[in-house]
Amino acid sequence: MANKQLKTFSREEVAKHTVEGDLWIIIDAKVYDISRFKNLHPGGASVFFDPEVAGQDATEAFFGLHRYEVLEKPQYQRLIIGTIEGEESIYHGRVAGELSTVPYAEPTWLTEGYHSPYFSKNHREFQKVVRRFFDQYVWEDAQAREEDGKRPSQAVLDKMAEVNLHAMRMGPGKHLKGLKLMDGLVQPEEFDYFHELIITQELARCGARGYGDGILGGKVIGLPPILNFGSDKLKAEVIPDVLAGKKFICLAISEAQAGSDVMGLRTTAVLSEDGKEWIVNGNKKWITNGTFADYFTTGVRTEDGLTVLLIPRGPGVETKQIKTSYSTTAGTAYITFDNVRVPVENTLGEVGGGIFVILSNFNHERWVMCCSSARSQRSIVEECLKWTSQRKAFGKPLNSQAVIRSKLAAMIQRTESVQHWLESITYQMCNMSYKQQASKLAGQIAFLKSYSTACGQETARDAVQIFGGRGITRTGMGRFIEHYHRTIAFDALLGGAEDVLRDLGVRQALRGMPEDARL
Ligand code: HEM
Repeated sequence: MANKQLKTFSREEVAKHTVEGDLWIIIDAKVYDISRFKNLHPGGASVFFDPEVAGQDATEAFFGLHRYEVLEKPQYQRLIIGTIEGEESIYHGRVAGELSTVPYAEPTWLTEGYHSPYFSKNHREFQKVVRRFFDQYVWEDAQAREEDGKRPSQAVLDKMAEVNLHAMRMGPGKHLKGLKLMDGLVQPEEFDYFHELIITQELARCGARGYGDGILGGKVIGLPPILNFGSDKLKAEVIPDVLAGKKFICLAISEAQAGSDVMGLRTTAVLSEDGKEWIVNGNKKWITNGTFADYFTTGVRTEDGLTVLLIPRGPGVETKQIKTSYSTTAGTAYITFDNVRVPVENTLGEVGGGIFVILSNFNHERWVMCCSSARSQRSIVEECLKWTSQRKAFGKPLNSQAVIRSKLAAMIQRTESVQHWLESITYQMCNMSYKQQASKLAGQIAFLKSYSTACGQETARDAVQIFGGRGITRTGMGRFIEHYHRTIAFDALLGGAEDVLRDLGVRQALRGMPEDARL
């Protein structure tokens, strides 16, 4: 509703409307007639008859209890009957497409007045466009699907495909050749890991963890084995449809009986008598996008060891939903293979060489998770800074308490350290071949991922303490905190549990210990 169509009132005038059937309040210089709404108010009618609320300015009381987005809902916009003369509204919620001005709500490189050695002009333009894109086309679907648990809307996947976002989420490489990226904003050969970091972090900013995985998260980990080890025929058959968001693929490694212990997998593949097909039997568990996947990049046990096969959905493949603590929009599945026949041409890499196929992708996968984890915890910092500024207790904002400030300090330190280490590793990735990355960065990435998620878990716990009951409530003020606290465990498990990754980092370091070094 445009302000000019609204009447203006003096505060004295508003103060006359304080009774049943004639009740007004002021919020942020706008006058609300809540005479009828009061009986529908989720917080009850009685709050409006408080002498400090009825006919008064209830702005402070309102923002201590509601998110700004409540005021943006059309059914509540209709309650506005006018504005206070000579006053302007000053508050705003999330501004779509824009950078936040809350301290530490954006990484340093996006904060006014700061500099970065890593991000070019092109990265900066790219970030603007990608943020606008996610805010315009993805944000609402992310919130709605996270809630109803349905798979991400095809319209969103199609929109992402139009600007080749699915392809860009696979990182730099040959798969981008000839594609128009973000309407030509970045040339395929210029696209680097910082562009990819931007995409992953903007997606994480939607604050919908299950959806983040649902929106072709399986492809980010399940497609590289096809890109790197598939035959030309297989590539032609699978890659275009997956990158167009028309088909889903997932990575099926972990099983009910084996998780981190990849060599302990029990799903078997035996050659048919004519040697033309594999016959696959077994199960897979916690497979992201599995419930709606068309293809399964699957680790199986063959006579010669571990082998990776691309199994299309077909007879003998069954997928069931697993209800985890995040949304079923991620399509997390329990999969059974019952005498599934797979052409031998669908073997990825060498028979018995599956471990190389799987390991070749782990670094990139974990690095993507670091990007996402760094950004999600930053959003929590923003939520906490806003909440502790607008919520009052004992007559003062929460942030006037030293214990609260101490928690905020720790959160900010953790978030900043994670992002800065991430940017440094990303720079190394941009300047190393894939092989160099594998030998030089596997340990660093493993360390960063376990450090980042450990930071995230502490931040989640601190945020709940700061938000109190609202931090464990799925709606209202603390909804993002509740969501983060409930889903942080995913970041800490997927791609390797924290202890496993720490150990990997140390073992990598020990391998480089010089034999002649002595204290
Ligand atoms: C136009 C004005 C208002 C609208 C449209 C409104 C709307 C709502 C809505 C939608 C909720 C559900 C929780 C949420 O989604 O955040 C809610 C809860 C609540 N509201 Fe309001 N409200 C208004 C003004 C007020 C005022 C002025 C007060 C108190 C002074 C108040 C007190 C409460 C309380 C106590 C709750 C429950 C909060 C909780 O469960 O934590 N509301 N309101």
